Amino acid sequence: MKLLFIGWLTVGLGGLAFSQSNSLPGRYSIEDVLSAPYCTGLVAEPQAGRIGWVSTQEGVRSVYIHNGRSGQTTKLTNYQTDDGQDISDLHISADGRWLTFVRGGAKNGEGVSPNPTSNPAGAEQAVYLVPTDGSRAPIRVAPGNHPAFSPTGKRLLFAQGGQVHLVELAGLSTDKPITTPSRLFTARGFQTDFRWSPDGGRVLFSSVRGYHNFIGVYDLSQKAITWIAPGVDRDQAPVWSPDGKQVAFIRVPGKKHGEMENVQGGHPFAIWVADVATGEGRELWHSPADDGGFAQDYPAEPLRWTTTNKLLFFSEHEGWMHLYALPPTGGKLTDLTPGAAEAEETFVPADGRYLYYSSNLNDIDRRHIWRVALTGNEAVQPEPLTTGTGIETDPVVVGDQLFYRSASWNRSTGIAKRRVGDTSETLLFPTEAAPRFPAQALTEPKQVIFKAADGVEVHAQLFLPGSTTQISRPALIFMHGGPMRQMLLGWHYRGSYYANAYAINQYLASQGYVVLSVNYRAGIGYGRAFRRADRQGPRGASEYQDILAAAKYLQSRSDVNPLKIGLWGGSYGGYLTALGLARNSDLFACGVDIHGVHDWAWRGNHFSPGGGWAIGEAEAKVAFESSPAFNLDFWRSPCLFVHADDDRNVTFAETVDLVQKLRDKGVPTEVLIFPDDAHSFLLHKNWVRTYQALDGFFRKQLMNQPEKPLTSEK
Ligand SMILES: CSCC[C@H](NC=O)C(=O)N[C@@H](CO)C(=O)O
Repeated sequence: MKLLFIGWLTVGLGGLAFSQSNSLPGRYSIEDVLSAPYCTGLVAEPQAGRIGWVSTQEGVRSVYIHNGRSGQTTKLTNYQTDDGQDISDLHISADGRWLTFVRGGAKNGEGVSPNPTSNPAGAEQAVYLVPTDGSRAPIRVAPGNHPAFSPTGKRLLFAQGGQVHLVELAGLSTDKPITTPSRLFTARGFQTDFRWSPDGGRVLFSSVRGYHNFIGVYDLSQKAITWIAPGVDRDQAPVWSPDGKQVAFIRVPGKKHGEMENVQGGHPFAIWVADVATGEGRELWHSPADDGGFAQDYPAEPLRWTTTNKLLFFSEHEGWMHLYALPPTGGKLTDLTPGAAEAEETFVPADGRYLYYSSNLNDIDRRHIWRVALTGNEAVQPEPLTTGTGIETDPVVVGDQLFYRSASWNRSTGIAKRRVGDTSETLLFPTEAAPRFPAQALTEPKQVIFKAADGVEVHAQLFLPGSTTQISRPALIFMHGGPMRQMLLGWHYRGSYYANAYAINQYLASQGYVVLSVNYRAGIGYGRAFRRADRQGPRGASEYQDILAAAKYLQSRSDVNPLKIGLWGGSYGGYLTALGLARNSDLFACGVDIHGVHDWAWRGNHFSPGGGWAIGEAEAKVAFESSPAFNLDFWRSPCLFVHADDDRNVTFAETVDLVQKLRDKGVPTEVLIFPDDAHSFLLHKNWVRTYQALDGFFRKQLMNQPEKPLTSEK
């Protein structure tokens, strides 16, 4: 099966504005604005001159590969339906002949993968291999995840049940292109973070063992494991030195009795190097304070050892997420990404001469691509490679071409390229706009900044209806989830969850609402202090001040009817929606709460120890008082609740409990429930159903209009 695209669109600064004949301003549907392909998972194999990505369009997920030398783009899969099976973790072999990917969702604690279509046969997560010439359909290797090609591309490792497995790749022409998978070795604990040695003879891995992690090296010829500087810590993110004689890793203190994960907290961390032959290690650098945690969890590659012999790692010890360079012998630490901004995705070509990274430097509510030189002693001077009103992330370099994920305020995330240093981009994929996508009917969001009652500065994006008549309109406040997220002045880059949310805020503006998307404290993009704001969430809901300030901003606008302000959001945004209706039904006329948290104290006892926010006995009282469940006596405004019952991030019981209690109190509630789908809905049709229900609910509550009939399910 081969589907070749040869062609692209060249655009100037500011991103591409697809021309559309069939969209009049403000007249498009939810399905229309969600109809564009959305690209994720961009990977490169520069040695082979190839890049790969996943395109998801109306729930149909496809894998593509582009040959930078021939200019040919090939579709490698032929999945045809909105099947709810995610595709992730793409890798291309060094010889460019194979691409591997993972299909399906990870197993939960009960060993069950998400099965959003309620397939009676169940669902799985499996590793696939596909030849990059498109000569045959993907080969299912085995159940598992975390695939990793050997340096020659002739072997593939993957994880199954926390153990390391191996397949040998034969020639493409043979009728048996891969061997039967076999377990490479057995070790106690849960093995992860696999890394082949440069010579392909050894495998570096992390062995997760509860209170502690070890770093191990498995030697394929000796069939033996060497443990690296075993201690009482949680060693992680191991990487090889270019010569394969040393490894580096991040050391985080081991767990104490009763210690619980706290996504909003931090912990100290250190950078270690060790000799593989002896397993002896030493500390090169340690953080001044609790600067770790998010710096290891959020970046895709928290630690690197470049071929120019520099260790690169993320840290927030100077108040922002920056990438630092450290000699492997210790010594001077260099901030590679200076400025009041966050560094996010990074790429270092094999020659190790430059760091390419995405950041909101000098444009705090967008993302652009930057680079800095890694060689020589010149002062670090970030060089902007992309600018303007687009959103560019995930840089990879093949030859002299920079490839990246590119979006704008009226274009969903595609794959673009430009010669390094050029000011115009070439949109590689998609090569044409989705027929129903209403690019010309969208509104460019405006940056709005206001202050909360305690003086904290809050950024927001304002979506105004097309009509310029200044009438008293209903308004909606959108709150993202996480909460370690940031909505931007353009299509969101972090998965369908936020790309859809951005699209729906566009749609709601087209329906006549004034829409304000609020980047409340506890989010990212504005420095560590903002993200780790005091008394947030279960410790006092300090971020709620930002939602009140957003309401105050909207009330100050002459085009907003202050009696018709609604709330909506998912997950942490669902929590804040429910909190607003519970505490201030006088301010907020209604809300749509998509899988929100409603009782922090309950979550602390019933969802992973401490609820992910380290909610213990000592926090129980303030956690409950920071929850919507605490203020039910004051809740009056109607609310639509949406939740899928195989939610592994926010327990479905949170909605069951709250809706039952609100019904007991006569509060108007509506529910839309998806059996067997997960937290971030895996089925596109469930997102469409959610937004149709949201549209109808707000139409009824804020515009006194009847709900539109739902479109028939596909
Ligand atoms: C205690 S609230 C949990 C919120 C949830 N976090 C992790 O799963 C969440 O907001 N998840 C998504 C949004 O779906 C996210 O952006 O992390």
